[in-house]
Order: sequence, then structure tokens, then C-alpha cells
Amino acid sequence: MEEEYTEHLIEDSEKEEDNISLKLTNNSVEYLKCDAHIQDKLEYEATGKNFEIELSALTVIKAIGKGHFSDVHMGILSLSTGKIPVAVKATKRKTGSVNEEESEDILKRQRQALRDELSIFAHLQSSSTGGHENVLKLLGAITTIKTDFCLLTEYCECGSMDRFLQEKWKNGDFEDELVVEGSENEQIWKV
Ligand SMILES: Nc1ncnc2c1ncn2[C@@H]1O[C@H](COP(=O)(O)OP(=O)(O)OP(=O)(O)O)[C@@H](O)[C@H]1O
Repeated sequence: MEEEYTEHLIEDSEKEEDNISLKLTNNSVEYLKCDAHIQDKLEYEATGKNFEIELSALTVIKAIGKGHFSDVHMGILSLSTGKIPVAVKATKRKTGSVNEEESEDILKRQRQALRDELSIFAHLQSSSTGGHENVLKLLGAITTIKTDFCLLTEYCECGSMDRFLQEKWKNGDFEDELVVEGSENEQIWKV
């Protein structure tokens, strides 16, 4: 029921916003100019719909990865306090289907997966759970424009953890850098 309602809302807003879509700018100059520090907390309440941002506040810079149901780009989010780098997780540009109906169905499922991810992110950093410094933070979302549906999270300069660790392994960095300290009860890993 809620799904239908949400998609219905998106359908309505799409009529107004149809011509707007996320554009890759290739303008990395803006990124280089910005004060690229990650904020601990945003000014607004960290729950549900309060994550909604204006499309105009987001500039997409470059593609950085692909997930199972999303494409990931690096972008810049303009806040009243300044500009911050973000990872933009959006539905895939190419669904792989030549059939328009099937393609729309795939995109709908991708939006639902992103919506589920949004709920989990929002819950993890809600006032009841409090968030954690080692868990990626959600910084915003666009859920009211179907063609631009996306989640914005902190941007991790080193990319995905698995690739970061694999690179270190390949370069032989691990042997020297992985150190275990502590006692029988406590171990601290340093990379
Ligand atoms: N916050 C981020 N900062 C930098 N790079 C990121 C970030 N989030 C995702 N990426 C890049 O995009 C890739 C895919 O994103 P992600 O890990 O979220 O997808 P996935 O978990 O593999 O798949 P999915 O969530 O779609 O099932 C990552 O492997 C990483 O390279």
C-alpha cells in the first residue's frame, strides 16, 4: 500500500520535474575548490523524509562504482554551511532491457531497493540508535523525482574496503602494516 502511494507521489512530481535529471559535469574543478571535510552531523533532524534535498544542491562529478542495483557517482552537496563531497547512489542508467515496460519494472525494483537502504541508513543513525563513527553516514536523498532517485552518503576517498585491502595485499603492504597489539582479552588491529 505504502509502495503504491510513494510511487504515485513520484509519478505526480515527475510531471513537473520531467526535464530535470542528474547530469555528469566532468567539472572536477568544483571538487578541488571545495572544503572537502566530512561533517559529523547535519543541521537537520536525521530521520526519514528529512533527508530530502533539493536537486539543485547536488552536482554530480564522476562515476566511481557499480552495485547490484545501483550506479555510484562522486558528487558535491551544497549545504548552508559549505560544500561537501558525497557518494551518490542512484538507479542504473542502463537496465539491460530493450523492452520499455520491463525496463521500467527493473527501475521500480531498483528504487525500492534504494528506499529500503535509505530506511536502514536512517534507522542506524536515528536518535534512538545514535549511529557509529565507523558506519557510513547518510547525508541526503532525492526520493520525489523518479528519474533522479538517489541516496547521498559520505564519500570515502579510498573507495570500497575490499578493494583497498586487496590492493594492499597485492603490494605486499600487509605484512609490515598489519599489527596486533593487546592482551589475551583484547586485541587491537592496526593497518
Ligand atoms: N561512500 C562511498 N564512497 C566511495 N565509493 C563508494 C561509496 N559507496 C560506494 N562506492 C563505490 O561504488 C561501488 C558499489 O557500491 P556499493 O558497495 O554500495 O554497492 P554494492 O553493495 O556492491 O551493491 P549493492 O548495494 O548495489 O547490492 C563500491 O564498490 C565502491 O567502489
